[in-house]
Amino acid sequence: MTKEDVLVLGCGNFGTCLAYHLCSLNRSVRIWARDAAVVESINTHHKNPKYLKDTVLPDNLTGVGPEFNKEMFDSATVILLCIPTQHLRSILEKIKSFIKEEHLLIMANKGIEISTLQFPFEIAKEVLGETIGNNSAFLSGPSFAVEVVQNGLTCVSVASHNSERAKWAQKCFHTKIFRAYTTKDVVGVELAGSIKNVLAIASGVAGGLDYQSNAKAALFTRGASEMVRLGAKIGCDPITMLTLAGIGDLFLTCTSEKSRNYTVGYRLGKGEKLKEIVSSLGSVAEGVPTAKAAHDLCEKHNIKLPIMEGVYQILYEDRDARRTFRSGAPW
Ligand SMILES: NC(=O)c1ccc[n+]([C@@H]2O[C@H](COP(=O)([O-])OP(=O)(O)OC[C@H]3O[C@@H](n4cnc5c(N)ncnc54)[C@H](O)[C@@H]3O)[C@@H](O)[C@H]2O)c1
Ligand SMILES: O=P(O)(O)OC[C@H](O)CO
Repeated sequence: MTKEDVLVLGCGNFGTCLAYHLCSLNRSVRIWARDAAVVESINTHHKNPKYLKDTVLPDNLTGVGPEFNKEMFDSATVILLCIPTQHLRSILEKIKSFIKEEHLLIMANKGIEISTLQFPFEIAKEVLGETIGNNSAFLSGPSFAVEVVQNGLTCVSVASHNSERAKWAQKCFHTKIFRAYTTKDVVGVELAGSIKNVLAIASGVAGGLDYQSNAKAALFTRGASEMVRLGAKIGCDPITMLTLAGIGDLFLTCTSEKSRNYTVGYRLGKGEKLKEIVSSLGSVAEGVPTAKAAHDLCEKHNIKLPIMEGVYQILYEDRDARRTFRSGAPW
C-alpha cells in the first residue's frame, strides 16, 4: 500500500469517520477542526467531543487548527474536504494560497450552493481555477458515518474529469470493507448526492404522517424519476442515477432513520417546526438548503418536479405537510 499524507478538513461526522478509515490503512492523517477544543480533545483524549462521540480515534490521528498554515498543506499529498456545502466556498477562499496542482483534492460534501446554484465541482473551479477544479475528485454514495466506524461494508463512487486522479482517489480509500468505484460523470454524481437528500426529507415526511410502505415505494420511484429528469436537463448521464451515488444513496437515505434528512422530514410530518428541528439536530441536514437551491434550479431550467416542489413548500412556505402530501399524491 502506498504512503499518503492526508489532511482532512472538517471534523464533523463524515470528516471524522473518513479520517478514522484512512488511519486504519496506515496513512499519515491530520484532521483540521475550526474549534480549538476539538483539536485539543483529539490530540489528548483521542475523542471527538461533538461528533461520533463514542468512537475512540486512532493514536495516529492528529488534530490541527483552527488556524490554517502553509506547513499543514506542504506536508500533505491529499486534501479531503468534508465541509457542508454552504460553507465550502469560504473555506476554499481561505486555503487557496496553500493549494498546489500536485495536491489531490477530494470533496465529500453533498449539496448545491444556494446563492449561486453551483455544485462543489463548479465552486472549486471558480475559486481554485480550471486546472485544480478539473483535477479534483468527488466522493459520494450510500455511506452513513456511524457505519464506517463500525466497520460496516460501505461502497462509494469517486468521480473526476481526470481519470488518473479518480484512480488515485480510489486507491486512497479502497479496501475490502470500504469499496470505491470510479466514474467520470462528476455533475451526475453531485446532482444525485444533492437531490437524494431532498427526496429523503419527503420520505421522512411520509413516515411522520404514518404513510406506509406502499406510499413510500411510490414516492421513492417518482422521486428517482425527478432526479433523472433534472439530471437530463443539466447534462448528466442518466445511467449515473442507477449507480451507488444515485439510486444507492437514495435508497439508503429514504429508508433509514439513521439519516438526518429523513429525520428532518419525519419530525416535520409529526408537526414540529423546521426552526426547532434544525436547531436541535446537532448536525447538518444538507437537504434543507438544497431544497431551496433545487427549487431555484428547476425554475431556471423551466422544469416541474412535484415532490421536490412539495418539500420546498413545506420547508420554505410553511405549507402544511399533510395537505401537501394529500394534494401531491400520486405525484
Ligand atoms: N455524515 C454522513 O454520514 C455523511 C455521509 C456522506 C456525506 N456526508 C456529507 O459530508 C458533509 C459534511 O457532513 P457531516 O456529516 O460531517 O456534517 P456534521 O454536521 O457532522 O459536521 C459539520 C462539520 O462542518 C463544520 N462546519 C460547520 N460550519 C462551518 C463553517 N462555516 N466553516 C467550516 N466548517 C464548518 C462543523 O464544525 C463540523 O465539523 C455534508 O455535505 C454531508 O452531506 C455526510
Ligand atoms: O444523514 P444524512 O441524511 O445526511 O445522509 C448521510 C449520507 O449522505 C448518506 O449517504
